[in-house]
Amino acid sequence: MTSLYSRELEIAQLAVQRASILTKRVFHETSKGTVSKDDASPVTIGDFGAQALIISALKHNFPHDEIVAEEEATELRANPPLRDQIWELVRTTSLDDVAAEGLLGGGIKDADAMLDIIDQGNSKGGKVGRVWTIDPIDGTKGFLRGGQYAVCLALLEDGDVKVGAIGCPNLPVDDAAPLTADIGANATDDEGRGVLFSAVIGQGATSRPLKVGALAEGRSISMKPLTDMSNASFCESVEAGHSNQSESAQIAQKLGITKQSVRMDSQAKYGSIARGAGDIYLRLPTSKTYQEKIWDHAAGDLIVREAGGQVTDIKGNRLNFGVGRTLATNSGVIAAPKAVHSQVLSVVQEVLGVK
Ligand SMILES: Nc1ncnc2c1ncn2[C@@H]1O[C@H](COP(=O)(O)O)[C@@H](OP(=O)(O)O)[C@H]1O
Ligand SMILES: [Mg+2]
Ligand SMILES: [Mg+2]
Ligand SMILES: [Mg+2]
Repeated sequence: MTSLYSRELEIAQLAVQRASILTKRVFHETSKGTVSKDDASPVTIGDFGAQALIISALKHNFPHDEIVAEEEATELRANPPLRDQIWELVRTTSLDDVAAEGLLGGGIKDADAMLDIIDQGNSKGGKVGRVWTIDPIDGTKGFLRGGQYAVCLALLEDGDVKVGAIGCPNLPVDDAAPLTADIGANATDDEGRGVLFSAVIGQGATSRPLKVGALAEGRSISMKPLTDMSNASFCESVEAGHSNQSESAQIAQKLGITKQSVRMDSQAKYGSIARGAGDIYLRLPTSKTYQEKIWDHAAGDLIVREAGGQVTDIKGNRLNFGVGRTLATNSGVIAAPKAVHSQVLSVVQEVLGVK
């Protein structure tokens, strides 16, 4: 008997694997083709190309599902050389396994079809029906720096995360490796790196080596039991503009955490605590107006919860993925093992003055 969401999980993981190949090619082979978005954040040809490949795989398998994806093609329609650079990558990226590639429906017809596919990620989201959410490259700034980044995909059903997959090409493949954002000085090959995290609601969380063909064997992961806060390690964004680092230092001190925070880009943070490499992930608002995006959290939220963690915002509320493209009703993120989450939450609220 096949388990619930088994097909969605398989397609999601293969789609993330294929998109990850494209991002690695961009990193190793080409100039990044970086452009600035309206909010001054960067986007590269890797983000656009990965989004095209993932949406194409989803539309082939689940043509009626809605898609909320981070990027859109407007800039590319006005910039044919940029479009062609992306098309060349998309056209020549496939899984190194005929059966797996076949499951994703193979390639895209032409450059114009690719632009239309990228724009199919424009759903408004919401709390009704099946909605996939895609972050083709999460941690674009980390990607550009040669640090951590992640290819993220999740399925929401009636606003609830049911399936999540996160590809982390630069994390150690070994689940027992120490928590670090470092990928090794002058690392030129991928040896020892690349992990694919996944989860299905009610079925636990898994990690497996990130491959370029068929899926590798997975192993079940869980958060580390944390009994003594002085041994805890916590992670946060590299970017001070994404999470308040001086408040997190105060919180850590009050909790009795003695280790320096590990600063890591992307949802690699969620994956890292889910496999017990780290313990706590804090994301503390830097502005009253910024709304977190659903694609930055959906897969990570499920993977951490299925690994035995609890994920809330700074008010203690579960992340609500059913209110549109953003987490409009939430503020910040606190992810921690269930047993200590309330302790962490109360210190966060004390330091931030949250009532
Ligand atoms: N002011 C802000 N506060 C919180 N998150 C922000 C932000 N500005 C941008 N981001 C989000 O932070 C994400 C990266 O998270 P992290 O800091 O954990 O690496 C970005 O994802 P992208 O890189 O996909 O654009 C972006 O969506
Ligand atoms: Mg972005
Ligand atoms: Mg992101
Ligand atoms: Mg992104």
